Formats: sequence, structure tokens, C-alpha cells
Amino acid sequence: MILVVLDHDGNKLRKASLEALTRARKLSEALGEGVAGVLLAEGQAPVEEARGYVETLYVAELGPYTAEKWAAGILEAAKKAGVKAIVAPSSRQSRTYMGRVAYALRAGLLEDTLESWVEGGEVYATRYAYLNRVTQKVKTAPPVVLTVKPNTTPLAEPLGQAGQVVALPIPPVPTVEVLERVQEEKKGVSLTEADVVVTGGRGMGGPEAFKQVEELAALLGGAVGATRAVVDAGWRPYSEQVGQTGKTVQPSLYIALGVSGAVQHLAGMNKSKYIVAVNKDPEAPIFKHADYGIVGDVHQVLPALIEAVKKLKD
Ligand SMILES: Cc1cc2nc3c(=O)[nH]c(=O)nc-3n(C[C@H](O)[C@H](O)[C@H](O)COP(=O)(O)OP(=O)(O)OC[C@H]3O[C@@H](n4cnc5c(N)ncnc54)[C@H](O)[C@@H]3O)c2cc1C
Repeated sequence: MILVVLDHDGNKLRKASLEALTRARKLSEALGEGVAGVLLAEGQAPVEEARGYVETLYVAELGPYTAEKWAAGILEAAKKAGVKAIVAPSSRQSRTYMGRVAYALRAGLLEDTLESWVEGGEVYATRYAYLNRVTQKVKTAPPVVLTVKPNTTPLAEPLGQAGQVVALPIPPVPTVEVLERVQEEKKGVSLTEADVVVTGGRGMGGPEAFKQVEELAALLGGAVGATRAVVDAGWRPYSEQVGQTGKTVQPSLYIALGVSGAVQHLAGMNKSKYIVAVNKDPEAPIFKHADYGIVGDVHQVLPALIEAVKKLKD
């Protein structure tokens, strides 16, 4: 069995889970195994949606998140399913539990993979390594524990029939106890899930100019991105960095404002469906990758774009 960890926000599956499912199905075809899902919850969980994607869905309610409990839940499902591979979306959380799962199963751990495939019964993958300066090709024999870098893989479609739901009994595990949790206020949509990303580069000129980047992103229901030059300058937080050492995004619309289009930036956004670039330099490399390009000063073009979008919405 190939077991896929279905990450969710309590109401619906995250996009990254549907990418993990695509990878799991690919492994299942190559290894001749079925696909089962595991849904771990802190309360509410999208059971009905999730069972539409797998033949068997293991569900456990575990209370407040801890890596120990999540690892125990996955291992319990793995025991029931008898796994060849466990696939999960790559995230801060999965980084804390998948290592535990791999160690318990004595399985090879392939983290944050860009692609994965099977050759001669072994699982191969590519991933960034050495501070993302090189792309590595790696392999391991099953059982394998694999995480999928978000926005690298097409989304899985539902099966068209609801899978069987199995409640997982979780044995008590030694774990840290969560005494209090203060939730960070969420602003808008998350960068990796957004359907529209508006990114500002060094050409924005300074942090103040990002107010308008935020405004355009909000009008389009999207998220703000930044280049590394902007993050290094302290204009925007690292969590907004797009690129090889930041987040990989794959929105329908990517608007790059004052971004030169360095390869390390392109690595994080060149799979976007439509790329619109605004740059005052007609020779800027970003134009080679843009579907629509505007040669001009962002300080004139951006307010005009905002006005145009407002008019369209009225
Ligand atoms: C190992 C490594 C990893 C890296 N990882 C990343 C990463 O994850 N993400 C990332 O983004 N970069 C990354 N970089 C850095 C990358 O190489 C570039 O330096 C960076 O992307 C440049 O950012 P930028 O386009 O904002 O700035 P610049 O390259 O300085 O480009 C600014 C652009 O703005 C234009 N401009 C200036 N003023 C205006 C104006 N008024 N109106 C319109 N256009 C204007 C200029 O013509 C120029 O094209 C990495 C580099 C290395 C070595």
C-alpha cells in the first residue's frame, strides 16, 4: 500500500495534499500497490472530501498538534495498510513528524522532493541540497517516506466514488503537552495556495511601495510575494520570498513588479499559468518568461493597474 497523509485546514484539503496524492498514485502504478489516505485532525476534518480521493481513508482525532502524536497516527495507519511508501506534503509540520516515521520504519527519507519516480523497483527523486545551490538526484529501496515540495506537481482528481472510512485507535504516546496556543492573525490567502500572486522586486524602490503591491493583491484575492533582494533588504519577511531558497508557487496569475527574473527567482514561479511582468528595462530577463510584459516605471504602472482593476470590479 502507498499511504498518503492528507493535510487540511479543518474544512478542506490543502492543495499540497492533492499534489501528494498525484505522487502517491504514480508510485502506486509503478509498484503495483493501492493508495490509502490518512487524515489526522485536531477536531474538525474534511472526511467527506478526503474519502473521494482514496479507496481507504484512515481517520484519527488527536487533539492539539504535536509531532509525536502525528507520527504515531501515521505509523498506526501504516501498520494497518502495510506500506511500501508514505507520501506527505512538505511543510513545517511534516518536517517534524516524517523523520520520526522514517526512523520508526527504518525507511529511506526523501524530503522536499521536486519529482519522484520508480526505476527497477527503487524510488528515485530530485531535490534541492546544499542551501539549495544544487539539485540532487537520490534513490532508496522501499519502504520510503517521501515529502512533496508544494507547487511542483499537478493536482489529483477525485476518484468519483467514496472510499471506506476506518477510525484509527491511537495508542497513548509520550508527547509534549500543549498548554496554550496563541494563533498568529492570518492576513489574506497563503502564498503557496494563492491563485494570484503579486510579487515586488528591488525595482519597487523600498518597503513603502509595497502598500500598493498589497492593495493590488487584495483586489485580486491574491497573496504578496517578494524576491530575495527585497527580503535581504528587510523590506518584506522571508515567508514571502519566492524562488529557489523561498517558496515555489504555481498560481493562475503571477504579476512580477520590478523583478529582474534571475534564475533563482524563476525556479519558484515559472510554472505559473500566466506571467505578467512590469519592468523599466526592456532587456530584463523576466520578459522572456512573461505572457504579458509592460515596459515602464512601476510607480506609474502599478497605480494604473490598481485603478483598472477597481473599475472592472465596479
Ligand atoms: C543560491 C542562491 C539562491 C537564491 N534564491 C533566490 C530566491 O529564492 N528568490 C529570489 O528572488 N532570488 C534568489 N536569489 C537571488 C537572485 O539571484 C537575484 O539576485 C534576485 O532574484 C534579484 O531580485 P530582484 O529581481 O528583486 O532585483 P534586481 O535583480 O536588482 O532587479 C530589479 C529589477 O527592477 C527593475 N526596476 C528598477 N526600478 C524600476 C522601476 N522604477 N520600475 C520598473 N522596474 C524597475 C530593474 O530593471 C531590474 O530588472 C538567489 C541567489 C543565490 C545565489
